[in-house]
Amino acid sequence: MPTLGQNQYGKAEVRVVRVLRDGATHHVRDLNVSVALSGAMEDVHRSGSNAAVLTTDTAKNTVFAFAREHGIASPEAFAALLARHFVASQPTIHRARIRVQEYAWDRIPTPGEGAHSFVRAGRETRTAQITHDATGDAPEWETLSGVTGLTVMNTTDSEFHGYLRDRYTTLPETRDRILATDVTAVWRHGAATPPDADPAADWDAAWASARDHVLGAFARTYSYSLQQTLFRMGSQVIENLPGVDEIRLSLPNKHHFVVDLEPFGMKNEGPDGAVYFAADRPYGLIEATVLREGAPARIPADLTNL
Ligand SMILES: O=c1[nH]c(=O)c2[nH]c(=O)[nH]c2[nH]1
Repeated sequence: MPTLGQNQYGKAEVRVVRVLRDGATHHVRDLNVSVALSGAMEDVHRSGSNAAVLTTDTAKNTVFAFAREHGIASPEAFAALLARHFVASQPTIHRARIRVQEYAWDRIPTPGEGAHSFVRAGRETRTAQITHDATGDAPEWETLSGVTGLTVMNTTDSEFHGYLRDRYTTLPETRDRILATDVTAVWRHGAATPPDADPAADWDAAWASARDHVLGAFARTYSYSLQQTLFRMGSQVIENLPGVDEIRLSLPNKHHFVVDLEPFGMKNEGPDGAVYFAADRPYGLIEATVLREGAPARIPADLTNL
């Protein structure tokens, strides 16, 4: 008889917006929450008995009810609260993985009027994934934070040369190029304590600090490859955030090619700059994990769904 392998179920992409009113000043948290539950689910797959199943509809309702009742202190703390609830409240549920994407809103300045107008801040998305596992087969808590869609560019201080050559190599060496990428990064917090345990822990500040170090390393590294820049970005986070044990970065190399303007009698490039063609595909894809010495590597190689 076939056996049932890894399985999980839940509600994906629950879009919840929490508005907190502080008089005329409003605060918003805009999340996309995905719940994945696992446990004693043999029967529902084999016999059609739903007795062990907390419905995905209930999972969705719980997200909304928790946002109302507990508020959203941070993506990490909110996800931990949900994960703890699903595992603690249902004997058939042994593991909960909560993924959160947060969309940032900036205030539209309206001096002297109410502070309730916002503009979406770019394409950047904050991410978090909390896994609470009561099976004993995995760490009881795992906390990942991250960012996607963080688009950055250096218009100089990037060279690329000295690489392998074979009969198919045509790439010209460059001593000065544009280096641009859309950063996807996921970092793992080493602490065994869940993010909702300490109300004083500032997860927003920790996230902002990691982001700042990623950006600072990108801007300050004189780069001989995107690989070298990636390692500096990861190292800065590991060196400056003592709670972070591991970070994985996925960096598309958004190629910018100097346009050949010779046919028009123009010299493109010089001390006054140049015109580039921004190619959208194909792109180089540079990915690596940077670890604190001795820390285990737990972040999956493929970050696309995190
Ligand atoms: O920073 C780079 N790393 C590479 O591995 C690579 N390969 C390539 O064609 N261009 C680049 N740039």
